[in-house]
Amino acid sequence: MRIVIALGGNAMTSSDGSARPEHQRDAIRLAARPIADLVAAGHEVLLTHGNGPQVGNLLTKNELTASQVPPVPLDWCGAQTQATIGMLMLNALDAELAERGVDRRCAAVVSRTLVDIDDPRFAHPTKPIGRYLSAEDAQPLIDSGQEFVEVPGRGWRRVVASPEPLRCLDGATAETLMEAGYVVVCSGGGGIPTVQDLNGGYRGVDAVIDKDLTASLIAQELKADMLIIATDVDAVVCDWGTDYAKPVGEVTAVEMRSIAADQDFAAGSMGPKVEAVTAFAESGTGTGVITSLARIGAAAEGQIGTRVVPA
Ligand SMILES: Nc1ncnc2c1ncn2[C@@H]1O[C@H](COP(=O)(O)OP(=O)(O)O)[C@@H](O)[C@H]1O
Ligand SMILES: NC(=O)OP(=O)(O)O
Repeated sequence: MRIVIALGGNAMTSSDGSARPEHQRDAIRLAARPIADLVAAGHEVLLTHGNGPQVGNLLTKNELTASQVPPVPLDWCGAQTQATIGMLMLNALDAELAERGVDRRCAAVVSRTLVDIDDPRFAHPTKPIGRYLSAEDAQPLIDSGQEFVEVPGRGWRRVVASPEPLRCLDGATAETLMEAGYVVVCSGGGGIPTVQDLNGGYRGVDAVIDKDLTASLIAQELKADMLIIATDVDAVVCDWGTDYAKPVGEVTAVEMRSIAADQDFAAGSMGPKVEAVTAFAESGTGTGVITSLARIGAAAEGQIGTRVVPA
């Protein structure tokens, strides 16, 4: 099978979101294990990943050092996270594949995602990035003009614009590498947000794209058999956090739309994941799955997770 796997921040950093290098290295090494198992089982795998904690940290570092080093824009920060996380993933995947005696090369593609400069989402920041702050620590930053949201139970987080991903500009490169036998890391952090100018050229813009939505797009573009969104829960849960909580198993895309209309899944966390797998199933190429990282092997075999199948 051709499988696109999106790794969430929960699979790549510590739970406090601080994104210390040693935590990222350890978490990515753990994440590489079930992925290497899928590759060893003969599946064609394209991996993508989030970058919220990392891109937020880079942006803050830029701002703190602006008087000494010229700050770089947010799209540059996004590109930097693709390189750093891509490097960690290549090291981790190479090691896990070697342990299994699998002779496959891995490659990470610096990848851009086309967005529309007139997308209204530029005017209404929704994408949480960086560390969780206390209300006290967030207030001076809010006073200085930054936008924050409160994430219930975890604290305050900066939000930036998050336009809709329209096309993976480097998807063809990723596909060529996959067809040549590579395990490919692509469209990290949702891809570097890029617009097309009137003269036909491309340029990056200040935003962070939701990686689950881009994962759905690339899975559709590559006609994947399966899109797996790997996070830290085994399934989507209806009536989350209540006495009536109930996991969603296998449903059609039509059924998932109806459940989502009823449940109002959280923006910035479960909402985009549900949208991503449903849109993928609606495209008719394969099944969209949401499950925990540890369960992706069972998910690929159709045994577990929230599975959204074409109607
Ligand atoms: N209805 C729901 N079902 C399951 N998990 C939910 C639901 N609503 C919110 N969540 C939360 O969403 C989290 C996963 O989203 P998020 O933290 O954004 O993932 P990631 O960083 O792995 O991409 C889970 O840890 C869970 O706490
Ligand atoms: N870009 C993005 O969606 O990152 P996270 O998954 O880390 O929020």
